[in-house]
Amino acid sequence: MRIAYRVETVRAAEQELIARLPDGALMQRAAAGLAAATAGMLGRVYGARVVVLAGSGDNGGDALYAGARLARRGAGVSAVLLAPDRAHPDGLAAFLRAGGRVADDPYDVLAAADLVLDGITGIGGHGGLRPDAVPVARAARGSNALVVAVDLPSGIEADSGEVLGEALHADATVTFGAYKPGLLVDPAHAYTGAVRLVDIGLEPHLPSVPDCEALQHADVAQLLPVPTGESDKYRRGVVGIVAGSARYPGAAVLAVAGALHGGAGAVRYVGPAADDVIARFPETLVSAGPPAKAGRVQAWVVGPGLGDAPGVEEVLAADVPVLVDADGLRGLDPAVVRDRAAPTLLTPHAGEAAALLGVSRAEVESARLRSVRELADRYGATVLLKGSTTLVADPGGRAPVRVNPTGTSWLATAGSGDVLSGLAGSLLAAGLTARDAGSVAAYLHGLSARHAANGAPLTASSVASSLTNAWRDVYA
Ligand SMILES: NC(=O)C1=CN([C@@H]2O[C@H](COP(=O)(O)OP(=O)(O)OC[C@H]3O[C@@H](n4cnc5c(N)ncnc54)[C@H](O)[C@@H]3O)[C@@H](O)[C@H]2O)[C@@H](O)CC1
Ligand SMILES: Nc1ncnc2c1ncn2[C@@H]1O[C@H](COP(=O)(O)OP(=O)(O)O)[C@@H](O)[C@H]1O
Ligand SMILES: [K+]
Repeated sequence: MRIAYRVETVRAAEQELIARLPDGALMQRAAAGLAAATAGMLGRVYGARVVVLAGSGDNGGDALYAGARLARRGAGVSAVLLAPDRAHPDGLAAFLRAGGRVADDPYDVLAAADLVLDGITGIGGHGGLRPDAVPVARAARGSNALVVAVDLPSGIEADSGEVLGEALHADATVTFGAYKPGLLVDPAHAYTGAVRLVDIGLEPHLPSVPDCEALQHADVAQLLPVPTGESDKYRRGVVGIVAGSARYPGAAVLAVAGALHGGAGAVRYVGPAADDVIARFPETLVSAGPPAKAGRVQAWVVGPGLGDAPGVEEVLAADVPVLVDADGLRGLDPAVVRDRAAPTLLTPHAGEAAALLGVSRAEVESARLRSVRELADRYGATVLLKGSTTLVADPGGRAPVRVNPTGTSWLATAGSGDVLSGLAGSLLAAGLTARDAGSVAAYLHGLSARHAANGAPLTASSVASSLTNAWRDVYA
């Protein structure tokens, strides 16, 4: 599991640790880790041209101390001080002692740099880069140098993943002590490049429950439902799919395709696209409806391609877990969802989330963490917000928000969400909690999409058929 903590928590842990260490020792740990990581990226340190962008806080201090270490190993290191009279005094002194030089002209040194250390702001920065830092950041990005963000890319919001102004796009980020939510969540995540975590001994001082977490293969492997000798198709779970319409029969087929790969023992389809479903997947149990007469299911999926067809409230009346997606989300009444005793999983994309929250799509996309938490609280349900970084939140901030680390932007194609809803519903029927079902489904779906795309456009059908490979990856 990759876990992330908000700034307040990181600072509290740092204070505890600093109290046990000699003066400045923690910053030296950070700088040593940063210098080692940077040296690895450079390959050859001797003779390399490095530029340190140093703001007025400790982030600049880290960068200056790391610059000093690189200078001692023979790199030519220049510093661009964003606020010369407020640069970290000890860091700057160490930098100058090691042979580092303060640049006369920032643009000259940036144009010739091999690598830039971005130490403008770290966890103390808010509101995007200040105007005086913007041209320097742009020159760094416009150069041929590798840009390495110190702790986090300057200008992003560490806690929320928002980018409220200009930020410096890094090729890599070296972060200290713990991941921060903004390193995992878009839009900020898009500025980080590859993220490396430097251990500075913070872990024992951090709480056991983080703010965000990202599953990895081993976590998913533990959560996947696997049949045993005692299993039969009913014990493995039956998932019911209420989807498709005369206008959108394909949504039914794709949701069923996802469900067939999700580990449930059987898939029931209820609706007008039964013939299309059977033609494609003869293993499906089909009926024309209504859902209450379809036979026993352990979880329902309702919504993909339904159009205006009614039936969502009928499904929500069932006393089993229900996943509501797509058309099922339109005008969904929070009171109806909150009153349910069984779990509910809502799976909106940003546009659907925006409609439910009464805000613009852009607002949801710029503040994904806040939006998913707010929706979960409003509906008293687990919410999976789809998009460039898919998030899964439980209501009441009970558990860390899950951030999906897999996926590809090739997934932005019609029908891929239908596959996801069927897959997540199948995992619900197999007995996973809404939070686990949503996050495991997003993980497999993203992995599968990478198989299906492999550098070229994918189709939603191919995402479904590649799910088998995604399961195998996770077990391998
Ligand atoms: N306290 C410690 O011992 C440690 C601190 N660490 C470093 O310290 C950093 C946090 O340091 P600080 O709390 O001093 O804060 P930062 O250095 O992140 O930023 C605060 C400074 O940046 C300026 N600033 C704020 N917003 C800005 C903006 N939008 N554009 C330009 N300048 C802006 C402020 O005037 C302030 O001087 C961490 O990110 C990490 O790099 C690490 O070295 C780990 C150990
Ligand atoms: N830019 C993106 N990067 C990664 N994944 C994306 C991106 N855009 C969409 N996706 C994923 O693609 C799927 C699209 O679902 P959705 O919007 O419901 O489409 P549809 O309704 O056509 O099936 C979701 O799983 C979503 O997370
Ligand atoms: K930084």
